[in-house]
Amino acid sequence: MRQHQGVPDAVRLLSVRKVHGKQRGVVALNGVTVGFGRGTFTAVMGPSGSGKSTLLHCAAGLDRPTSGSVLLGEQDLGGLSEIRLTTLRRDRIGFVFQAFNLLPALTVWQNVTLPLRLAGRKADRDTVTQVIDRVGLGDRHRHRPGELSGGQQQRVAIARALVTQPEVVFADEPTGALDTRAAREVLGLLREAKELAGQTIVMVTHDPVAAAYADRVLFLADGEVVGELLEPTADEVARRMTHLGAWADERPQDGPRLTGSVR
Ligand SMILES: Nc1ncnc2c1ncn2[C@@H]1O[C@H](COP(=O)(O)OP(=O)(O)OP(=O)(O)O)[C@@H](O)[C@H]1O
Repeated sequence: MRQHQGVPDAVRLLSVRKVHGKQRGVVALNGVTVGFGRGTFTAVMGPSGSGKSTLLHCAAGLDRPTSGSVLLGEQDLGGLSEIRLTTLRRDRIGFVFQAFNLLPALTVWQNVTLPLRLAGRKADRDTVTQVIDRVGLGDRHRHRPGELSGGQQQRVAIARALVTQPEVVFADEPTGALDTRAAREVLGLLREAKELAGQTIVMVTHDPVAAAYADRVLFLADGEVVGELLEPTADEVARRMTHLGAWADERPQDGPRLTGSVR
């Protein structure tokens, strides 16, 4: 576990076990202990079904572990009611999903400010403008998601995740639906959130090139953390994934999208 100079990790999982279903339960996480330091960017990788999404959902308080605990800073999520958990997620966590999850009837500005409105907070015009400018959509405030490309829509989703200035941003396959160029822009924005604002980023991905934008890659297999890589390169990540058998059953064209050096 990484804990620097008495500063607690942004998120910590302690012996987290998650069994899905009651009768013939599927063990999705089998005693995971891991910390995500403040201001770090971690990619979570592993074969299909290894527990990546379950880990993300438990860490983000979207799902409750069967046993073990999850801490956001010093707050143990275990004892919180659903209402307090919802408030905590809204105030301290940002989410980015593969499918963008924007509201089609709302403009860019309205989508980005939605978390503030839901929290009953006033949207400070300058802050919102800054966040939308930062993702490169300063001239698209009034546009609706349907008028934007996939990459632009994901950039709106990132602005929406950042507008509340959350401590942690969880991203579930944020580049899964994007082409290489749009993916690089999105990954650059996530890395910038870490570098400029000291936010903690935890991203699930299948793509070694995307993982190479992180400071650290965690490898999961069968619900357990089986390794990590610091300062990863796409080649090294792909090599480890191959050893985990991640692509063993897939055709060559489904393999890692190695698109050259990204660092
Ligand atoms: N709601 C659920 N009910 C029953 N089993 C589930 C549920 N959610 C996940 N699982 C099972 O838990 C295991 C881990 O699933 P999880 O979605 O966390 O894996 P993953 O690594 O994210 O997979 P993928 O890369 O395919 O998205 C799998 O065996 C999956 O079938």
